[in-house]
This record gives sequence, structure tokens and C-alpha cells, in this order.
Amino acid sequence: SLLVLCGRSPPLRVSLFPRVLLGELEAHQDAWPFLLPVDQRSVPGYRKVIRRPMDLSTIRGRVSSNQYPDTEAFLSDLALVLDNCERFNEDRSEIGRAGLRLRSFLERRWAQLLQQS
Ligand SMILES: Cn1cc(C(=O)NCCCNC(=O)c2ccc(F)cc2)ccc1=O
Repeated sequence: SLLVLCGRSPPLRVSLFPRVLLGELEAHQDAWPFLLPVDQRSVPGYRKVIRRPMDLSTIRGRVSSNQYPDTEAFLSDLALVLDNCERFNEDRSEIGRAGLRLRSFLERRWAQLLQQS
């Protein structure tokens, strides 16, 4: 077909983008601090400072059970993961740096997916 001729992969439906993006985030080398909920008993101060904890496994559960009414709700939970990280961690810490790198990946990749739509 024409799409094959011009070398483009068939456009992914926008509704599939969250699943595509989430899979890549979970596999990203900087995702390790975000894969599971922060263990609030072993991280002093976390419960007090971070009012709305969020992590990639919680988002995965919501995507799998179709709990996001729209893409914006999905993106706002992703932003919450990274905003919490910036609030709780120094930028120059191991986890702070991982969060900044994961955020820049997320922003670039989301823009790429939208160009593809
Ligand atoms: C986002 N955030 C995370 C932590 C934190 O201590 N997170 C756990 C790190 C240790 N967890 C791992 O090393 C790990 C986890 C899952 C996995 F599949 C592989 C490795 C503390 C403050 C904070 O703001």
C-alpha cells in the first residue's frame, strides 16, 4: 500500500498511545524508582510530604482496567509520578536525576507519537 511505499508505519490510533508509551517507560533504564509504589515505611517523611503518591504499576493497573476516561487523565497521573519525584528528591540525587531523564524521554516520545497520528 501507499503507506508501505513511503516507509511510514501505519498510524497508531491515538487511543493506543498510552499503552505504547507506558510499556516504553516501564522498560526504560531510569524507571526503577517508579516501577512500584514508594514504600512509605522505609522512606522517612514521604507520607507527610507527598499527598498523592503515584507510580507506574498503579498506572498500569488503571490502564488495564480502563479506568482512564481520557488520555489527559493518563498523562496527569504520569506527570504526578515525576512531579512527586522532583518535590521529594534533590535534582542531583540518583533518584532525582532518574526522574528528570525519564521526564525528558516521556516528553520527546509523546511528541513523536502525536506526530505519527
Ligand atoms: C520515587 N522515589 C522512589 C524511592 C525509592 O526508594 N524507590 C525504591 C528504590 C529501590 N527500588 C529498586 O531498586 C527497584 C524497584 C523495583 C524494581 F523492579 C527494581 C528495583 C524513594 C523516593 C522517591 O521519590
